[in-house]
Amino acid sequence: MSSQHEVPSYLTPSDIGPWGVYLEQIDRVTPYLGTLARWVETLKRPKRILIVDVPIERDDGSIAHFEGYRVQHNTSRGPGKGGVRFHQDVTLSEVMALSAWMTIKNAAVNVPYGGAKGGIRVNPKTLSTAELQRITRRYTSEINIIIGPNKDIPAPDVNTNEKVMAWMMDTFSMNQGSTATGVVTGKPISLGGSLGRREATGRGVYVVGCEAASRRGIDIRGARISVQGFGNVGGIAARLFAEAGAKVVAVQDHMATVVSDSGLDIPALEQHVAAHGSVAGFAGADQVEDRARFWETDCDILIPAALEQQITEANASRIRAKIILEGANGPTTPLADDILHDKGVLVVPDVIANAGGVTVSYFEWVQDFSSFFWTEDEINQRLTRIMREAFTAVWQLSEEKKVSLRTAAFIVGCTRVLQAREMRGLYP
Ligand SMILES: NC(=O)C1=CN([C@@H]2O[C@H](COP(=O)(O)OP(=O)(O)OC[C@H]3O[C@@H](n4cnc5c(N)ncnc54)[C@H](O)[C@@H]3O)[C@@H](O)[C@H]2O)C=CC1
Ligand SMILES: O=C(O)CCC(=O)C(=O)O
Repeated sequence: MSSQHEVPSYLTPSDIGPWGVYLEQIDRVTPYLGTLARWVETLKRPKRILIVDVPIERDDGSIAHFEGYRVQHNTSRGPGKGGVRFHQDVTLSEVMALSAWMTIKNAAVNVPYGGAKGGIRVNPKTLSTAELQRITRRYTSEINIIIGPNKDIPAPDVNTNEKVMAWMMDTFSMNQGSTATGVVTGKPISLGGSLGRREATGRGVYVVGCEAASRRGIDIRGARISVQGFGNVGGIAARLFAEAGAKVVAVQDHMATVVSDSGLDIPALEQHVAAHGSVAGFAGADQVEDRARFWETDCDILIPAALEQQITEANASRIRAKIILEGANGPTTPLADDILHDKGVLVVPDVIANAGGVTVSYFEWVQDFSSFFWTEDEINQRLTRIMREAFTAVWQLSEEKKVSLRTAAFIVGCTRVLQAREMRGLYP
């Protein structure tokens, strides 16, 4: 990948990683952008990158330093918007790619945001709650200057949650001297959070999954589902599919793979994960030692809902699913995309499949501004409508142009962003 794309001077060629995947996706969509293609370089360069040192005092009195990032990829259509990830493998390339996918996603579902993402290179499982709070607050202070309800609005991502958002909101508010609930979304309900936000990404995956299944003649009742990642996104998606009568036959997380041909008991698995931090050791299933075999599961729908670049040319040909719903951001590499396309597997891309989270984040932000809160039914109905409409528009475009759903979603997203860019102009 690195040889085909210009590597920014602040990335080493070996570190281009997910950013290289994103650049390849932009190259693939460029021929469909017509005259807007003259603006496409805008999408290949993040608008603003902030790298911060995050020092904290550990509980034992020692001082530890961590690397933190906030990347604002594009703000042509509105303030930056996107989650914050705490993970030991976070890199600048990864945060750049995640921020860019937010730009495309927010435009594809037409919420009035640009794209941004943040992260800290830390394994939060090695921190105490007090240390986690200190690192969150210090990181927020360091990026304080570029975030805000009208500038850039963080939200949860891998290993961050309502509690982390509450600390971020409080730190930002302390620094500016007044409470600003709209600076982050995914907050606790009692602090201006929205009903339905916690479940929103998984619910969106479920809604587009039903749309895709009906177009492929698959009945959700009895459909076989496998899920990688049993956190916020994968766990909720699994629960909703199971409630609709599907059989979740395999789940893989960072520690283990559990399978059951008759379908896993999802509420019991959720309880097990809440108690033990992983699906490992779940009594109601068989455990598969060889992790790579997860990709060979006999299933109708596969939901990668963990990290990037999980489906590669090494495993794509072994996938037996008819539909892939990308709950995770960037789970499929471009070469794997080609293999899946040749096999006739329908891939519903991340920028549509997992857009339910940011859609309800948008609802949360609107509710915070008006200090008037909607019912859960209202949220879920609006979410379902937006997800269905976005999926249908992308589906129709893909049929019309004879392109993959990913290319169609990128055509919709890039067109909206570049039209805004062009209308705003470059002067002075
Ligand atoms: N939380 C949200 O609202 C949204 C999240 N996403 C994306 O969904 C994905 C998952 O995010 P969340 O569910 O929020 O994170 P989470 O932290 O709640 O859960 C992550 C899950 O992935 C598993 N995992 C981690 N490393 C793994 C590995 N190497 N192999 C298999 N499983 C692994 C973990 O064990 C855990 O079950 C990420 O790609 C994220 O960017 C996308 C849209 C919104
Ligand atoms: O809710 C949000 O603002 C962003 C969620 C997110 O990080 C994502 O869609 O990848």
